[in-house]
Amino acid sequence: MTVTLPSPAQPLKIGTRGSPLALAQAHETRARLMAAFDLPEAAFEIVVIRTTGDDAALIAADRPLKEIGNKGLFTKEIEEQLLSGGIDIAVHSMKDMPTEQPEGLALDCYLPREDSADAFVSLTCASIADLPQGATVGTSSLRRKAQLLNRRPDLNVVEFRGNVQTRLKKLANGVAEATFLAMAGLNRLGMNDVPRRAITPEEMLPAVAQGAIGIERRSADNRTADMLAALHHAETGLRLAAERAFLAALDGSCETPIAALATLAGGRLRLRGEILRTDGSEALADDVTGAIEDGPEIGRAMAARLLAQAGDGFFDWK
Ligand SMILES: NCc1[nH]cc(CCC(=O)O)c1CC(=O)O
Repeated sequence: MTVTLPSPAQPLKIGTRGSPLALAQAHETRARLMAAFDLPEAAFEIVVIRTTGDDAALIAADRPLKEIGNKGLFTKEIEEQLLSGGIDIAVHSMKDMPTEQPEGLALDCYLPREDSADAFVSLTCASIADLPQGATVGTSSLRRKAQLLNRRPDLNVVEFRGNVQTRLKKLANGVAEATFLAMAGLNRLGMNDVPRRAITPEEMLPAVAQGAIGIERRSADNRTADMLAALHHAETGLRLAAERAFLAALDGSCETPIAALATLAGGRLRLRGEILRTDGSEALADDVTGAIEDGPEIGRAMAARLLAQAGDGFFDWK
């Protein structure tokens, strides 16, 4: 090992947002780095960075986030700190990360992926199929809304934001019959008492990269490059490479009704993908299995096939 490891005198600064989930992910990253390099906690400093997205979420709690800003709402200030040296690495939910990297930054270290599934959360119903005719469901995700309306056009989807506690309170108050959260978020926060059921990929495919944590660094910083290389989980990398190539070829983001899931089994990679009209009136899906190292190629080819099938006006989300 030729790198100079961080120490209590010269700690590695880990940047993160301040939400409970973001902090849990930063702590997981620190724990993995401590274990991998046999370092004390004091060799790391967790730096909480407030982003435009956090402010907007407080100020306009009931407006869809997509109306407030576009890509990078939750990452701009963090990436600025990374570039200026205020922090050395940044911990992100890969689901929220654009497919293109800003100049000077690299995002090539992924932790082992948590459960990629969406959770169906309800105090009254066991599943989507179980929801009564015309029931109200709360979600702020365009993807989940489109998928839900595609399966159940009778449902009434309302805007739902806020942390897990806020959403559960809304359910208890009868604002909605059910909502969706990422299983990964619930698991990472240890929220095992939330009434939830993991949605299968057959019911609903998750968002691209859901459940995966990515660690960003300055491209030219060799110390963090070497350290993060030791932490990278190759299998998660292969799966995300396929999903993110699919997303990139569709020119999508976390704010578009696009879903995909890559899995590895028997030495092969299987990619399932779906694109939807925002109102859920049409969904196009594909399912391809190929060589593990061909993930990006499979993702791009799938995107091209679905784009060719989609008629005029399909991409009304743009
Ligand atoms: N867009 C918000 C977001 N980004 C990552 C997660 C959950 C954790 C993950 O998917 O890794 C969530 C919340 C949610 O969808 O419930």
